[in-house]
Amino acid sequence: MNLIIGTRNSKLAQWQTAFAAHALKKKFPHISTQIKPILTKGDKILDVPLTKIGGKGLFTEELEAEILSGRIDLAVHSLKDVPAILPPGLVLGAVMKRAEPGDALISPRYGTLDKLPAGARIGTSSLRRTAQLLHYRPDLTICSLRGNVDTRLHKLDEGNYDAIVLAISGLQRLGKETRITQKLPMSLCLPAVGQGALAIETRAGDTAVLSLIAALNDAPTVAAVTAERAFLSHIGGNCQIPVGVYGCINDAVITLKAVIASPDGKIAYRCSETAPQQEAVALGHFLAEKLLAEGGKSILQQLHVLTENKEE
Ligand SMILES: NCc1[nH]cc(CCC(=O)O)c1CC(=O)O
Repeated sequence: MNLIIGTRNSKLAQWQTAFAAHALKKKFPHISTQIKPILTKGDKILDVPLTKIGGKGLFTEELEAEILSGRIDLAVHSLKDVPAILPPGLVLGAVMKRAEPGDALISPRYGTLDKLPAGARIGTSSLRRTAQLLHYRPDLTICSLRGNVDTRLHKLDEGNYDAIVLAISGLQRLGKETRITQKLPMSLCLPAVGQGALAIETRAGDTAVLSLIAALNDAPTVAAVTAERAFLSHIGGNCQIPVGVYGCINDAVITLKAVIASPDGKIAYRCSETAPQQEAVALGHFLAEKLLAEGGKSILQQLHVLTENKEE
């Protein structure tokens, strides 16, 4: 059997695709894999902040069209780039064992968040990171920063920022872990839904392919990210709202932690709940409901007002 795996063009996507292909071949030495690079909208529009384009599916749409048409069999995604609801006919056939889920600070000059001088320039275009950083340090100056991981590191090295924030997992995969000067604690910055996990997307009815990739599934990771994704779909969120969430598994029990913050970081509501691994979806919905009731709802209402005004 030959599997054609589509990949975005970025180095991170290529690494992740090669990693999944390698894992498949290790389990099934008789299959062959072929990797096909595909340009996505998210890779083309690099100069506009993602928050202004409407992030949903930006990195996945083109790959999904190729899977549906049968030109490729699989796509390997960073789960955090995969929208809550997939197009009809497609499924996530596997979620691989999660890497480190958190975010890292990279500040060659100052090292840690606490050592940054007042007003320091932080590069990030993520509302989630912005809101949580400002909640901890309201004096920081948040500056837009887009591009793939290498581009962002390069812009830091050009002296445009005092620090930048990136996912630990992406840096590790690209061999850039040594650039990390502080791993941000979960108490300070909760990751994006699914951060650090790789998902493999394929056709819903393709049992031959599905039964192969099922071998790459990691049950604890699936439980954790199922709770996180249920949380986000209950909130009704995408990457345009400052929400962080992290599910961790211990002895088949999920602890789900979440935050909703105002974009300026002035208000942040945090909540945590636990439930048995089998109740991942209910846990996600329950925590979302709790967070909305505790004030999250008013933040979301204000955000919707803001978006409407912008469109006028
Ligand atoms: N936004 C792009 C993106 N998508 C996934 C990762 C990291 C890898 C992962 O989450 O598995 C990154 C880079 C980053 O946020 O620093």
